[in-house]
Amino acid sequence: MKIFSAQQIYDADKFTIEKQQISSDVLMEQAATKLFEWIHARLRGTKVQIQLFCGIGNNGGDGMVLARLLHEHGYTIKVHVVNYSDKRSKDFLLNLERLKEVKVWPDFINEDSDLPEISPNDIVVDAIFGIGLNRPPDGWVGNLIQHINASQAFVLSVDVPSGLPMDRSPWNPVHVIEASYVLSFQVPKLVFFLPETGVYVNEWELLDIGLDTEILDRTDATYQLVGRQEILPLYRPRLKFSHKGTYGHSMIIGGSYGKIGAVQLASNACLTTGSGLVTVFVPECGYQSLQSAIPEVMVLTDEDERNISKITLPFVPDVIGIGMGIGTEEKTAKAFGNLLKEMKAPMVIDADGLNILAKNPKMLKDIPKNSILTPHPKELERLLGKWNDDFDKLEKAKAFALQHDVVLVIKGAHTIILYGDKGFVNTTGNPGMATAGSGDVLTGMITGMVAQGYEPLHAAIFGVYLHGLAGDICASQQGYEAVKASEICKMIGRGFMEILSPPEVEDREKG
Ligand SMILES: NC(=O)C1=CN([C@@H]2O[C@H](COP(=O)(O)OP(=O)(O)OC[C@H]3O[C@@H](n4cnc5c(N)ncnc54)[C@H](OP(=O)(O)O)[C@@H]3O)[C@@H](O)[C@H]2O)[C@@H](O)CC1
Ligand SMILES: Nc1ncnc2c1ncn2[C@@H]1O[C@H](COP(=O)(O)OP(=O)(O)O)[C@@H](O)[C@H]1O
Ligand SMILES: [K+]
Repeated sequence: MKIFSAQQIYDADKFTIEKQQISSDVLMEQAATKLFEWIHARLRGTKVQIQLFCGIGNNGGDGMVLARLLHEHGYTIKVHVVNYSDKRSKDFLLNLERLKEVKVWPDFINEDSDLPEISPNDIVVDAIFGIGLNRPPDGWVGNLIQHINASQAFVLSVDVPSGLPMDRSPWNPVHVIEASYVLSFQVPKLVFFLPETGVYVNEWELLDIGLDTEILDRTDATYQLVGRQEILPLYRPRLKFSHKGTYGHSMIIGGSYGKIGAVQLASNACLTTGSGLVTVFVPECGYQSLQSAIPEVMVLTDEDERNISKITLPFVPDVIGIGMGIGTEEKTAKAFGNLLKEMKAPMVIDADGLNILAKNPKMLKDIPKNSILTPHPKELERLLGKWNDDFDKLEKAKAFALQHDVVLVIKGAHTIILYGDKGFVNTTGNPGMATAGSGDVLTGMITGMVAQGYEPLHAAIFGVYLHGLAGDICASQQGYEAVKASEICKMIGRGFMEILSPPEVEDREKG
């Protein structure tokens, strides 16, 4: 699903109004009706007090329409206009009048007003600012936002949490609504998925407000949200008359004394994801444990007992997953540097493989074509240097991926895969996966997908989605805390089956 910028949303808005020959207040009525229906379906007339805080732009206009519809259906409401500017939008004013016509008179909150009392039992509708926020809210508006956040009431944000800008991190982190739930119009917003801004969103849902499908289809979005719908077409079915050679030979290179488990996890994940053959290359000390832990995996060893020092491969694998537990010893870095120079097979580079690259940036030019890098935030920072905020991070990361012609997988709660000038935001996964070795499993999985012939970008997108899904299945069976990397690996097969079977799983794809 496409993620639109604020400008693209305004353009779609304008296009819809022109093509469908409707006036802008009709679109606002449609949007607010969807809000109303959502609330009404859940409250069914419950006698709870709903306090609506409405700005003076179109987000506030949505709030005005919603207030009227709630009032007409007998709900107990209090409407506050947050009067932060004289420049009231046309449709706000129109709907303020329509609200007065049904005899609801909002109170106006100005700089000098007392803050209204909010009970923890109230429902707050946050319609102060929408996607039009373009500068810091005034201090008093920020105070009101803090007051709402402190109320412990359920806060339902209209379109976006107020105070959250769409293209940067907030000016003041406490002057943003901490929404309990966001009902967002038509398309997801990038801020929902970034660590600095996603924290304000909690849960979100999209409402189809009827923006014209023609413009939705033809708008070229930089970022896409990846759900089951996007994954299914990428799937490459196993062929009846195939053999293990059909599905590629993967090489997993990594490990050091005390960190052989990382290779075990990655190679097991690689096999379980469907790689035809898997060979690992580890320091001598890893031989016994690997041979006994995973009988399906072939083991080659370095001449060094504890660290990788010289990588000699007796065959050319289809893909190499490298870096997990490998350490950053000088001899290891040198061996990795030589491998990069000699090897043409695409690589999936993770963990200390990335740390070695960050310390030796000259090696970057030797990364084979079609390779994939999978940094967590700290490894990414070592590669890119510091960034100002999440948006700056994405710009720097995109430039890096373009410059080195790699697929860059930025791991996190919503892993983002960057390639060329496009980004793909993953929707699966859960905090249970913040556990040792889950990244090693991911590297193995992506390696296994490349081995089977998935294009590198597709291998990364599919692998990340499947990894998160396997983690979600684990969490649904035993809770977040007990999720372990090896268990994620066990659920890869179930993950495939959920992707392929009809979607009772669609719920996992919500915020
Ligand atoms: N297609 C859709 O999705 C539809 C969207 N709709 C709704 O419209 C919403 C967007 O509405 P909007 O453009 O009027 O902007 P909104 O966020 O209400 O802000 C109001 C104005 O405030 C100003 N301003 C900015 N920052 C400020 C600050 N810190 N302190 C003070 N003032 C500040 C700035 O104006 P400026 O002063 O810069 O001229 C800005 O324009 C959207 O989120 C959705 O709810 C639906 O109605 C229908 C279809
Ligand atoms: N809070 C979270 N929500 C969803 N996924 C997460 C979360 N925390 C971590 N993950 C996922 O778990 C993996 C952790 O990778 P990494 O940090 O490299 O772990 P390790 O080095 O222990 O293997 C990544 O794929 C990341 O996306
Ligand atoms: K809002």
